[in-house]
Amino acid sequence: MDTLTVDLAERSYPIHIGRGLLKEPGHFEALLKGRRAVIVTNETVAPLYLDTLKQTLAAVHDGPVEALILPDGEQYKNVDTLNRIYTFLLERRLDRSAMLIALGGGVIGDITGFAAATYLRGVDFIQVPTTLLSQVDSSVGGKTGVNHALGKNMIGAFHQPRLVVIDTDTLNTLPDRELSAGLAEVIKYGLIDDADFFVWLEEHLPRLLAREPEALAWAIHRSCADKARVVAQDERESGRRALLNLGHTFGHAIENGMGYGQWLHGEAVGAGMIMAAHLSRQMHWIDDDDLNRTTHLIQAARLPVAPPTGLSAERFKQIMAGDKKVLQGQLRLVLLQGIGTSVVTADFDPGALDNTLNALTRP
Ligand SMILES: NC(=O)c1ccc[n+]([C@@H]2O[C@H](COP(=O)([O-])OP(=O)(O)OC[C@H]3O[C@@H](n4cnc5c(N)ncnc54)[C@H](O)[C@@H]3O)[C@@H](O)[C@H]2O)c1
Ligand SMILES: O=C(O)C(=O)C[C@@H](O)[C@H](O)[C@H](O)COP(=O)(O)O
Ligand SMILES: [Zn+2]
Repeated sequence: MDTLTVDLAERSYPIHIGRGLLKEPGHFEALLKGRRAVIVTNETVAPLYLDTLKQTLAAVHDGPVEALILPDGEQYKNVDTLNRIYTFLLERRLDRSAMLIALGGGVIGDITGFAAATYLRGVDFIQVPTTLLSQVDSSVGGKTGVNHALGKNMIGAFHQPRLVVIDTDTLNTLPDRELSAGLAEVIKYGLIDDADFFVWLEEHLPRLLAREPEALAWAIHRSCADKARVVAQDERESGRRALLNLGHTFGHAIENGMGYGQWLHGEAVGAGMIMAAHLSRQMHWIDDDDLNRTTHLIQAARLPVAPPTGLSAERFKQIMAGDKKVLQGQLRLVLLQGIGTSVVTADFDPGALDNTLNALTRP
């Protein structure tokens, strides 16, 4: 097993990465001693992994661990579903010593984390991510929340998990489309501040697409290490952490504009990173070679390289104006200055943004 640490003083926590970890009670033992635990999962993941996790936890938990099974989909990441979690916990009189366990992808992790942040003003939770995207990104860093019709992740809190347990064997059941979605966030780390990793990905992407365990384990390790470093520097996104948002201002506009669940988050981020790279090229901050390498790697990961038809440049601008990085009415974007060098900036030419939107959108 491989262990990383997210270094946040008294809120520090370990990330355990390895094969078959869902079957190992030792990861959970210390945190579950003498407290009630509830697993939150969904109707797709439950038949695959809930019994295994329940059995594992039974060895270290007094009495059976209860589970709440939610409907599956980005369209359920909202306050109504959140309320179902609160009701489940309140009906069973879970107290402040409760431990929530998120078993599933980023949707389950984000909503369970936000329930944990707010239930009785805050209880502990553990992330057990089962998609590539959640293993390389959403389970780490403590951004929790739900969507609103008017914007993605608009309601939420920073609330760090106590532990992240990544069982890479769970990726064996992941559909190909979801594997590609996860690769978008992996490629993101290379682009924002890890040029060596980008080069590794250019060489080894076919091994990831073929799900070679060693290649996946390395990509997950490197992604979590990159993210943990940024989170440790800027837990609440007052500066550098915003770099993790590369492609997301465009991507969130796609997710919201198309209707949650139509485009996967990773797909929207893939197209969004190409839009960010295109704008960076317009600004002469990157050259043709950087833009081509970016586009090629995203395309090789079987991700869309252009936004969907039906979203006009005007609609993009309207949704993007509500982005969480907007400050005093000024849109801030994460742009590239090279492969592995990125900035968050309001200092781009609005005409160049128009050019990018006009060149890439298909209304
Ligand atoms: N908090 C953060 O820092 C952060 C970071 C990135 C993304 N996110 C959020 O994460 C969400 C996307 O996460 P996601 O890509 O994991 O999507 P997801 O949670 O919707 O999971 C994708 C699909 O895979 C299924 N699934 C999960 N594990 C499986 C397995 N092992 N085998 C088969 N099917 C499985 C799910 O039921 C779902 O249908 C978005 O809401 C996004 O905003 C949050
Ligand atoms: O952890 C972060 O910080 C990120 O920005 C990671 C993103 O991949 C993720 O999609 C996050 O949920 C986006 O956050 P938001 O603040 O833009 O909603
Ligand atoms: Zn993301």
